[in-house]
Amino acid sequence: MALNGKTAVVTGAALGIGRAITEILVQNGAKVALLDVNEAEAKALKKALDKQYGQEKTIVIKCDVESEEQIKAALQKTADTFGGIDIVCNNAGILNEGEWEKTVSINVLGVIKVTYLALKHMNKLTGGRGGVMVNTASMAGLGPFLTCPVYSATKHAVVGFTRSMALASAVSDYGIRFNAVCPGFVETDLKVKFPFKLGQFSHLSDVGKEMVEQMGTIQPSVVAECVLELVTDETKNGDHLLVKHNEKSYVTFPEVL
Ligand SMILES: NC(=O)C1=CN([C@@H]2O[C@H](COP(=O)(O)OP(=O)(O)OC[C@H]3O[C@@H](n4cnc5c(N)ncnc54)[C@H](O)[C@@H]3O)[C@@H](O)[C@H]2O)C=CC1
Ligand SMILES: CCCCCC(=O)/C=C/C=C\C/C=C\C/C=C\CCCC(=O)O
Repeated sequence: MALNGKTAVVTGAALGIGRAITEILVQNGAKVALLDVNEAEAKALKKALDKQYGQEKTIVIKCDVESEEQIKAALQKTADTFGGIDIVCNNAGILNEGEWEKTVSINVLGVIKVTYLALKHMNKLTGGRGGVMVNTASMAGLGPFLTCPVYSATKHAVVGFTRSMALASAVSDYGIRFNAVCPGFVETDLKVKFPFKLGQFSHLSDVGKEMVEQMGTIQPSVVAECVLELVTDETKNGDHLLVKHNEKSYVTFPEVL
């Protein structure tokens, strides 16, 4: 799938992994709607991209993925501005074991809300052009992350949702592929704030630090390259790309169903 002439929506686009995803999509020719609660940082990113690629390549839309109303309006504005939606990157996410209900709300309900509302624009059966959605899960969605049980549960949910949507879409002929990226520790604000977001598990903070020392870290741009692969490779549907320090591999799941 070539990105020239395609339109993408990236949630949590202002910082970290979302910022890198936005940059790589624009570099490769897509027009991108930057959705984020942090409008100031999103605007700063747009300004930088405007200089290199021109103002018409991006729009910033303040959008909280907890709000169906805001998501609906953001997707409509994207479609009206760019003439449709081809790519959705469900990337917005938090790690906060103290505010674990909010973590579930953003990481799970946010992904589901954006997906279902974007389907209405993209589904070939309802007049859309088809396309691809790539969700930012985590290595913590493939196995336990003892310092953050709720965060890990939300990422397992994203993996299960992505795999199931991929099958539902293929069987229903929606013309939309669903994939996920599962990174280890990435150098972003989320990682920096980690020791202060552990709630009742703050006594395990050093375990997280030791894991980082053993496993190493990943730059956001490396994760973005993996997202680009999942967007452009049309053979990928229901696929999960595990990204480790200096290594990436597609996940093989046990055949239970
Ligand atoms: N940093 C890491 O080590 C890893 C992060 N991830 C996942 O990657 C995704 C991005 O995380 P990072 O870039 O590390 O975090 P970050 O904290 O650097 O950036 C997150 C972005 O999402 C935005 N955001 C937060 N809540 C939002 C909401 N309700 N609606 C819209 N935007 C919202 C923030 O304003 C920010 O721009 C998350 O889903 C995270 O779980 C996955 C694996 C590893
Ligand atoms: C094996 C599970 C990988 C999970 C990756 C993920 O989704 C989120 C990771 C979040 C935080 C990173 C964990 C520990 C960080 C440890 C120390 C941070 C010190 C602050 C700093 O300077 O970076």
